[in-house]
Amino acid sequence: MTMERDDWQFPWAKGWPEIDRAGMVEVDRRMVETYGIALEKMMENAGRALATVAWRRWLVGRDAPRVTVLAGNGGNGGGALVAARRLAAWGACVEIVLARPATALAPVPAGQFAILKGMGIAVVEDPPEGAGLILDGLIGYSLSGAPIGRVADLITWANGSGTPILALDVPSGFDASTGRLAMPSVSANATVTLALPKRGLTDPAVRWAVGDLYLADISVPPALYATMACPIRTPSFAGEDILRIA
Ligand SMILES: NC(=O)C1=CN([C@@H]2O[C@H](COP(=O)(O)OP(=O)(O)OC[C@H]3O[C@@H](n4cnc5c(N)ncnc54)[C@H](O)[C@@H]3O)[C@@H](O)[C@H]2O)[C@H](O)CC1
Ligand SMILES: [K+]
Repeated sequence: MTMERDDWQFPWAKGWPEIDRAGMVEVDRRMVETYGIALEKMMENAGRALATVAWRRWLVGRDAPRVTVLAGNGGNGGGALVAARRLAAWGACVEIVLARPATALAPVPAGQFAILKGMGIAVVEDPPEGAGLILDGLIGYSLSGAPIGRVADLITWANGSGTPILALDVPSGFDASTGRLAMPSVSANATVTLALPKRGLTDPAVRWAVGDLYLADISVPPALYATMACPIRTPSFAGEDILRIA
């Protein structure tokens, strides 16, 4: 039986604009090309924020809590692998389940995975029963069509596990361009979205799948948003790394 803490003290944040997949791809590209903020840096911030919410809401005060980390082969999986590293260092017993063979990991997530292997963190083929929390890092804003294959199987397994699920960026199966949920989609207890809420995430109609929504700062310069193809004006994180926004 999972006891859940929900004593998040950060202020309710209002007025954050939404961003769709194309906008976020532009942000990612310009972070690297214009500002030299490498993907590894963004991913580290993303994974640390995910681990922080996981720890503060579900794991704090427990002795060696078990966490299952579902990781896809892209950037979303990479962020979840960073969170796995942080949680393991904080005392969690972490088990990684990859959606595809390790050889299919994109280069930066592959680097994260290599670090975990070096730390001796368990990688299992079948998702284990009895964890206290599941991290959903299967698919982020690059969903293409309804989830299929092992990704779909892992989503279905997680939803039926009875274990709380914390999603990274979007619940896997949520389309960040249309704001719609595919079949199957992760039904999360909470989601940590990055930089700006992806389009549709704050819609009350998808709240049952998104859960409580947190926004994590990955240090996007305001000038980047202001000079995008469709400029965005953003309020400030004002000293907080993570805000609860819905
Ligand atoms: N600035 C940021 O917001 C940052 C975001 N990060 C994270 O990266 C993801 C986006 O990463 P990307 O590599 O583009 O792809 P995904 O991880 O979303 O998905 C990759 C993977 O998913 C598989 N896939 C897609 N559709 C399906 C499907 N229908 N069925 C099965 N499998 C599917 C496919 O194999 C793709 O290759 C973003 O959301 C953030 O979480 C960065 O970490 C930091 C900067
Ligand atoms: K996800």
